[in-house]
Formats: sequence, structure tokens, C-alpha cells
Amino acid sequence: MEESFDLKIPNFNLGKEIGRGGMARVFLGEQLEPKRKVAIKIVTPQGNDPKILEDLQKEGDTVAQFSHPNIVTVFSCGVIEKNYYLAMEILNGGDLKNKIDSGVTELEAFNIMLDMAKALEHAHKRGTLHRDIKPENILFHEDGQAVLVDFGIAKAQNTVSEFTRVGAVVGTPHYMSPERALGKDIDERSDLYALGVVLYEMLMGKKVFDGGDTFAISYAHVHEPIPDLPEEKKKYQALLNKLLAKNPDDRFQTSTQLIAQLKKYLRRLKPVTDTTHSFAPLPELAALKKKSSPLPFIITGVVVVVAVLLGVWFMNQQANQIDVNLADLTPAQKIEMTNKLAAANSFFNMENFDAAEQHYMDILTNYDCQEADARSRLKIINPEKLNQIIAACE
Ligand SMILES: Nc1ncnc2c1ncn2[C@@H]1O[C@H](COP(=O)(O)OP(=O)(O)OP(=O)(O)O)[C@@H](O)[C@H]1O
Repeated sequence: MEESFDLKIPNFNLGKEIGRGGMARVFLGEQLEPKRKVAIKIVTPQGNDPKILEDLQKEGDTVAQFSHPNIVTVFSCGVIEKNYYLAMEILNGGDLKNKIDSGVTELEAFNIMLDMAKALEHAHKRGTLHRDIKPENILFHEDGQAVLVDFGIAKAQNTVSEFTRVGAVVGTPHYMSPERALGKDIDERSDLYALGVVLYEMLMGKKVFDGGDTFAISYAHVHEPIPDLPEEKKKYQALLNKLLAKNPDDRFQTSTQLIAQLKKYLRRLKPVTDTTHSFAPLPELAALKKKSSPLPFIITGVVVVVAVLLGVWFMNQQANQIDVNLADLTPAQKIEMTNKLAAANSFFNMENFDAAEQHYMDILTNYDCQEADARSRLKIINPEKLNQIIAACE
């Protein structure tokens, strides 16, 4: 892909083409003052629609105001001879689409999610939606940091009718929220839905709804149930369900809420990625559960783990903040929680305190209503409360 493009942009030299999208071509280039290497995207709207150029310019100006490590840095933008150009930093670590093709670890997936949620938080707080979250628009620096690109294109494409756009311009309805597929107004929760689709794809290596034409896929986003993750990834099902809820009111309402949740998952993923066994599925759980009641071990385990973790600090806290809404647990959830308690106990019994603590945290994260950070979450581990939970599950 070494084609050149004969367009004179003041203060820039255009180099070779490095990529091509639905409406745009991207070139390497050089800014003359201040001197630096740049990537230059050039959009030539079909039919030279001045409204599209106007929208692109508006969004380019908006994104140029952003200053965030996970949003592409824009140096300059403008319209020249009915072409829109955008000069930006070069991102030469590839895109997420390619990364998914070669396999993404769970830790990588959650780091990318966190980077993207932070990018969206920055944009949303400034009143800008992305509207076209997809793996192709998530690029990487060489060091692996994920960067969100393509805000301007997304907004401008909205000037075209949704389905025309999907069919003819963007070419994919795969990341489209149900409300968007229905032609309703969208807000930041629509971007978060799309990010949920990206999470599914990173975890499973395939799209959440695929097959059929644009309308079939859009229909699936509106009506088809969220697929079940396989057993070894079940721990992410609740997060996925919240991201991909059909009703925006059932999703994370803000990127900030999502960030808090992702940090919890990352805290649990990070220490265990090198020791595989800690997060591994536990096929022996059912047997363990039959052999012994976890109750006495849990109580002892919790006391020791908490004491080790928090020591005197914890002893000074009167922890009684947990608000487990047992009435809301389904029978299946109760069984799942009992299994988790058995797992926590068995790790504790094997003196694998790290893994035990991971499981206790998992239980608390999934079955309490607190949104506090890990420190205050640890405060709420107290034997009496866990005792009540266990009793209610038996
Ligand atoms: N800042 C950049 N640095 C390096 N490569 C880039 C940069 N921006 C885009 N590219 C690459 O240029 C190609 C085209 O980019 P573009 O954003 O138009 O693609 P796209 O998102 O696939 O298209 P569309 O948004 O129309 O579906 C992609 O391969 C992309 O990875």
C-alpha cells in the first residue's frame, strides 16, 4: 500500500499510504513546524457533501481539544479542496482487530477495556460520544497502550441515515447498540454497549452476534439473548450482561462506573496470571462441597486472611457495611455462591492464602451491593456477616 496522494496541505508533507478505511485513507507524513512525524487521515466524502465536511471539521476541532493518553492526539485538521484532513500522532503498534486474530489474554483484554473506558470517560465528560467503537478503531502504541481513534468520522457518518450508513459506509452493524439499531436517540450508554461487544470478542475471539446480513445482526442486538460464556470464563458473565443489557437503564450508566468495576477485575487478574492455578476452574468443587461443610473453615479463614491483610487497622473498624440482598439471589446464584465459598475454603485449607482471598473477594464483589474500593471492601469481610450469608445459602 504505497500509493501517494496529490494534495497540498499547508505545513505538512504527505508520505506513503499506510491504511485505508470506509471513507478515509491514512498516510505517513511530516509536519514542518514544529517538525514531527505524523499520520494524516484524508477523507473525501462521496458526493462532496459539504455537510459531512462541516461535521468532520467540528468533530476534529473537538477531538483536538482532548488531552488524554488513551485518545489519539490531533495536531491539526482542516478542509482542503473538498478533502478533510486530520494530522495526528502515529500509532504503530497495530490495531485490536489484528490482536484479536492472534489471541488476547484475559489480562490484556481487561487492560484494553480499562484504557478504553478511560478514553470514553474523558470524551463523555466533555459531551462527545464516539459512536463507532470497534476493534479497528482501537490502535496501539508500540508499548502496548491502547488508543481510541476515529471520533470525527463517527459523528460525520451520522448525517447519513443509519442503515444506509451501516450497509454502505461503515459496513458493520456488529457493535451497534439495540437503541441505535432501532433508530432511537443514543447517549454514552450506547458507546459502553459497543465496548461490551468488544470485550466479548476479546474473550471469545468471535463476534457476539454474527451471521446474516445487516438487518439480521441488528435484530439480534435488539432481541437475541446475550450468549453464555463457557465455564472457564463464567466469572465475566455478570460484567458482560451488564455491558450488553438490551435496556440502557440496566447497563453501566457512566464510564466512571465501568472503570470502577474493571479495576476490581484487574486487581484479581494481575496477581494470578503467572500462577495459572489460582483463577483456574475448579472441577472438584462439587465433590468438595459434598465432603464437608465450608462453614467452620470459612469463619476461621476469613478471620486469618483479614488479620493478615489489614492487621490492627481492621481491628479498629466496626465493619458492618455489607448489604447482601439475598432475596435477589436466584437458586442458581445461591448454589454458585456456595461453590465459591467451598473453593475459597479449600484454598485456605491448602494454605494458599492469596487464592483464598481472591475467592472471598469474588464472593463479596458479586454478591454485595457496595461500590466501594478494595480497602473498604475488605473492611466488610467479617465472620458474622459471612456466617449469615452461608446460613441463607444452605
Ligand atoms: N494514527 C494512526 N497511526 C497509524 N495508523 C493509523 C492511524 N490512524 C489510522 N490508522 C490506520 O489506517 C487505516 C485506516 O484507518 P481508518 O480509521 O480510516 O480505518 P477504519 O477505522 O478501518 O475505517 P472506518 O472507520 O471507515 O471503518 C487503519 O488500518 C488504521 O489502523
